Amino acid sequence: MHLELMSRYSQNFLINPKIADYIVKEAEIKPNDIVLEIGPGKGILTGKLLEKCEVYAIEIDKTLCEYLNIIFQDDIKDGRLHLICGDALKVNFPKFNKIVANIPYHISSPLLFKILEYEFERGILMLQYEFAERLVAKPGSKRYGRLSVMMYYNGEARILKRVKRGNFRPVPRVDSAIVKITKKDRFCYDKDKLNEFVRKLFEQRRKKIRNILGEVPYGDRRVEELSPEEICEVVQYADRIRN
Ligand SMILES: C[S@@+](CC[C@H](N)C(=O)[O-])C[C@H]1O[C@@H](n2cnc3c(N)ncnc32)[C@H](O)[C@@H]1O
Repeated sequence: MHLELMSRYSQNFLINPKIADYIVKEAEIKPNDIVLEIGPGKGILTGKLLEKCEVYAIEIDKTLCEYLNIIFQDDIKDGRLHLICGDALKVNFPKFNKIVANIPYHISSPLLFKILEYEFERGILMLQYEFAERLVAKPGSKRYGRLSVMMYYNGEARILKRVKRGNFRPVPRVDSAIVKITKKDRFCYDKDKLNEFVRKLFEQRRKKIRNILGEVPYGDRRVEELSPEEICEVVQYADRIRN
């Protein structure tokens, strides 16, 4: 099997076991935890997770799935590893309380929004550095956007560590970041409506809000300057006057 030749599906494999150890340590895994791993690849994280708890792993690549089926056959037989060969954007996630993943970069955004729909305690995710900056960005900064606001309403994200591109094979064009996500629902408004308005506002981030939604609170400001709570006030008001 020519695993090294495969470059589809954002396959930049982590080759530094110390970083894999760090990710697993930050997940603070207890024996009763159920960890969901997205994109196990060649299993560098999977093996370390299996030493600690039960794991569900979703891998889209059939060849990798066959490979994982062989190298982890004992864990699969024991019911400790549940390997799901499929697209993480399409399959329903099983019940889990922690999520660990070196995220396939081409689907970071939809995958993150999907992950945030589930209830869990902690996520330790490897993301492209710039994407991680968008998750934790503050109002008024260049990277502040829809992702930052929706992250705020679903939990807390913190960049734990920068990971240089040389720790992956093939070497990607950008560095990565290990991000810790603690799930916490902060209520603002109906989630779908919040999402819809936040998307609409950030699509026109340089416009004054009143030129997008009419007369609403903070109408003379731009969405990129407003905190998530201020955006929430705008959304509540705009949806009420719409109905
Ligand atoms: C960045 S690699 C990480 C691999 C491994 N976890 C590691 O750290 O070396 C991303 C992995 O996600 C898989 N993948 C890509 N798109 C996927 C999808 N939609 N659903 C599930 N797995 C996917 C790839 O085949 C690859 O194994």
